[in-house]
Amino acid sequence: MTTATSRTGSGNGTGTDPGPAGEASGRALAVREFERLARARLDPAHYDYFAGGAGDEVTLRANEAAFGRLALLPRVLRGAAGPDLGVTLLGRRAATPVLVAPTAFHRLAHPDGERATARAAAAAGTIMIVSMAATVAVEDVAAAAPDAELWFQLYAQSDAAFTEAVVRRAEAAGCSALVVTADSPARGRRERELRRGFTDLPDGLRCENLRDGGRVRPIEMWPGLSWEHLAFLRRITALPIVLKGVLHPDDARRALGHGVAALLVSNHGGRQLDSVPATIDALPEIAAAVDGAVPVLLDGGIRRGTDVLKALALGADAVAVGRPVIWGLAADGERGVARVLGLLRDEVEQALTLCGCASVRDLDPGMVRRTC
Ligand SMILES: Cc1cc2nc3c(=O)[nH]c(=O)nc-3n(C[C@H](O)[C@H](O)[C@H](O)COP(=O)(O)O)c2cc1C
Ligand SMILES: CC(C)CC(=O)C(=O)O
Repeated sequence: MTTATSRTGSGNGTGTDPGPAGEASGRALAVREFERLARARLDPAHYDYFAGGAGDEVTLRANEAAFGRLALLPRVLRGAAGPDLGVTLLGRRAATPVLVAPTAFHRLAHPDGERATARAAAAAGTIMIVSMAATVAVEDVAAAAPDAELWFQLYAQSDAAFTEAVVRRAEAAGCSALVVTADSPARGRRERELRRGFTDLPDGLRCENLRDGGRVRPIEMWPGLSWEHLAFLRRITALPIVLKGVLHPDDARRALGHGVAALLVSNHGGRQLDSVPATIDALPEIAAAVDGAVPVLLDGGIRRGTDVLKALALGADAVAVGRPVIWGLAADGERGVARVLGLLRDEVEQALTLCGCASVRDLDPGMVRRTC
């Protein structure tokens, strides 16, 4: 158990005085600046937990680098005024195509943790996918942000009764979809964590969704998870199921046969199997396999509005951001997350305008070129 404590407990609170960190985050002009602000405030072991990837971090780097190899080809003279950024996903409207990906342990980044993230997501009019490994219970996240549209991310556990109990909690808290993570039959080997000896949460922080009576269960990354368990989840809940962590087009096709409501193309931010492709490179084949049958989402490496446009043009219906939200949270709590989501929103709006698009639906694969 690591005894390192976060240095984020002071100076980046949620009061009215932004303080030095608040001022710096208010001045930040780009998502990547938030990573620098967050790094300066976080315990180094915690920064490395959030930032790191598996193995040589080839996939971690590839996620961002692959966007850099794609160019946008704008259209001109379309008279497209005031782009509409809204998207409809699983029957719900989101004001922007940028969702909050599920990430664990938000209270390591800021004392308000997932409560702050949910409030910022609600203010941005977007969907927050609450991690099963959240450090605030899903009921308390929902209570902190009654207007937030929440989806719940599930690591199905080998104990079916416990898995079902967690699903019931998510339903009762008002979550409107279940995001089942499929890329984690084991935990990726993350050498930054091993070097830092980061093996557990500091005293006082727990995975609150894993409470079971008087104890908190350890989270299980379960190699036994199979398509049959997806069928089990469909039997026990009416919530739409989003399958997260799909990279192979055959799996995408198979998921359609299992009644998934949406797919999330993800490599877990490069934290699971290293050397898998960048998600933006995997997207076109998956989009072709799905062929519009269900919405396709993507996460991994999105740092700019132009990255969002490239993903939407190549077949995603929406994207999600993981680390950018953590950096905003660590830098300045709810305000920092709001600023990160706001910057991305404004960048998407400007890029759509500059591409001659009246809405995200005007993007198509012909507007993206590979440059090398
Ligand atoms: C610190 C951290 C914790 C994460 N925790 C979870 C998790 O609990 N469940 C999950 O399905 N994915 C988790 N992920 C993966 C994210 O949902 C997402 O796939 C990834 O962060 C996207 O890449 P990005 O960080 O480049 O945006 C985590 C990622 C990070 C960086
Ligand atoms: C607690 C972990 C299992 C959360 C996770 O998915 C991650 O760190 O990538």
